[in-house]
Amino acid sequence: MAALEIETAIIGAGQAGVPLARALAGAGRQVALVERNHPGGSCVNWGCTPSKAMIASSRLAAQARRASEWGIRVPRVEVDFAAVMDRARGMVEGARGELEESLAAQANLRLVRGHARLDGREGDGRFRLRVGDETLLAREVVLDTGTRSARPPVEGLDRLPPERLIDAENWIDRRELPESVVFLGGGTIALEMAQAWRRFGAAVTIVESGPRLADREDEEVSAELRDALEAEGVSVRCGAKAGRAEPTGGGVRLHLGAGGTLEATHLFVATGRRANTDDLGLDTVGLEPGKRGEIEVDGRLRTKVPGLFAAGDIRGGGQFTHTAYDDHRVLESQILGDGSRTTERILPYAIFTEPELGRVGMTEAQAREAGHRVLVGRQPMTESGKAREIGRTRGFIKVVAEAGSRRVLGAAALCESGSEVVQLFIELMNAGAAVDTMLDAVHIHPTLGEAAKNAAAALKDA
Ligand SMILES: Cc1cc2nc3c(=O)[nH]c(=O)nc-3n(C[C@H](O)[C@H](O)[C@H](O)COP(=O)(O)OP(=O)(O)OC[C@H]3O[C@@H](n4cnc5c(N)ncnc54)[C@H](O)[C@@H]3O)c2cc1C
Ligand SMILES: NC(=O)c1ccc[n+]([C@@H]2O[C@H](COP(=O)([O-])OP(=O)(O)OC[C@H]3O[C@@H](n4cnc5c(N)ncnc54)[C@H](O)[C@@H]3O)[C@@H](O)[C@H]2O)c1
Repeated sequence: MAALEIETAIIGAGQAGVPLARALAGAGRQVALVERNHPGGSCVNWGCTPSKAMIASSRLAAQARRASEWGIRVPRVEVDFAAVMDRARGMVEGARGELEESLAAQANLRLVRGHARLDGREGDGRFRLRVGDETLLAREVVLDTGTRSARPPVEGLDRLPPERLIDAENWIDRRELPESVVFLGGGTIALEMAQAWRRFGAAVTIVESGPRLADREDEEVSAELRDALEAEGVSVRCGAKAGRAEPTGGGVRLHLGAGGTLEATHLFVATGRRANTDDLGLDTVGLEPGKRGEIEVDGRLRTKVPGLFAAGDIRGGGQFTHTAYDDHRVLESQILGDGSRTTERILPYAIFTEPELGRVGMTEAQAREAGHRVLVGRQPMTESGKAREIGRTRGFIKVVAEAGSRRVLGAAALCESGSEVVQLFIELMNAGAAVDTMLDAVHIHPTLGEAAKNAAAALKDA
């Protein structure tokens, strides 16, 4: 079979690969986008899209149970988990279908199905790629191969019956709610999933080896998240090290050393991610990934091999859809533009629990570590008129600013719609504006935005 000769090959139709392929092909370059599974990557197929759809169902169940607080009688709340999951999977199929159609309609773009591996270089420097029995020759290659659930070194984990072991990739196939689940790991995936499954009726325990949940956050944020989960009946064990796992008649037993044992029908492993770079033929072009499979890049997403770029979750740093998507703009600037756009950017993210955590920039602890003299402002949601009116008074909004310039260094909106509320601070930070811009603005009443402004108004030496 003759080799497919193109200008750019992109491995992985994920959140960086798809928009980059469209942009390059739209500008007239010949592009091959190689995908071994469904286009859309983790976000569309088992990550953001279905998890947020499922979480929406769990929020409704939780609110319906509290309906009398709003003066509404809901005599009985029943969860049809199979229908919840059908709804989530329906959204995946819809998004996937739209994506496949738009890729097929794109001129200059060829979607190649299969697992791609690098296989050295031609005499003229072009990269050789193998996909099944097809060979591709490309001047430049972008790796966007994403991540998978990392397996922690817990003895016996690999010998558990596969149907008892859940992770961020296979949860989407479930039709039945597990009776009881132990989540190994107390990070983003566990927090979001544990709250949702508890709300559907599962007995849930989170086992976190570190001292607290979401340990990249300020301690008060971790503590409030823990309180919120425990108030709904999620059991939390921090500082607990799982040494061994074994099957039981009805599920799984986890040995926590001095912490005793835990039993559940299922174990959900959410202890971080590992980059999909181990079967990519990187050695054939002289590249070696890091300990978690990550690929080292500079601010222009260039690896140390000229012509070879890496984007999305595999490049280390924030592992989010919006950062992967922004990577495509960095690469578009490198490949088609003047190269001025880089990964020097202000990083926002959210944890979609209830209350939601919207975050941008540094935590208070990080700002102090970085040597800033900080001002801190807080607004408890119990003092927000809007939060009281809508019955969502858990949490707080916290702003960290630099003394003197009064520029925002970071913010945490742990409140209803925290991922939306924090956008106010994202814009301020990107504009390089002092918080006084916000204080001078007229905000709409009654809104949660007013609470953000009140947090900024409360800034003081801390
Ligand atoms: C449960 C869950 C919930 C999440 N929720 C959110 C959220 O709410 N918000 C958010 O911002 N982020 C969320 N994320 C993270 C988000 O999904 C990722 O950060 C994002 O998808 C990363 O995009 P990417 O392009 O790096 O990789 P991916 O989207 O994973 O795409 C990589 C693609 O490469 C393909 N591939 C890999 N190796 C090869 C190969 N050798 N040949 C061909 N194809 C290959 C894979 O099949 C995959 O399609 C979530 C993740 C999970 C697991
Ligand atoms: N809302 C979102 O944007 C969203 C949602 C889901 C996932 N994601 C992305 O997916 C990534 C992965 O999420 P994650 O939750 O798997 O990882 P994580 O890194 O957020 O959390 C993993 C946790 O597991 C703990 N841990 C590690 N080994 C352990 C062990 N043996 N026993 C007990 N605890 C252990 C760690 O201390 C850590 O707290 C996140 O970094 C995030 O970027 C994002």
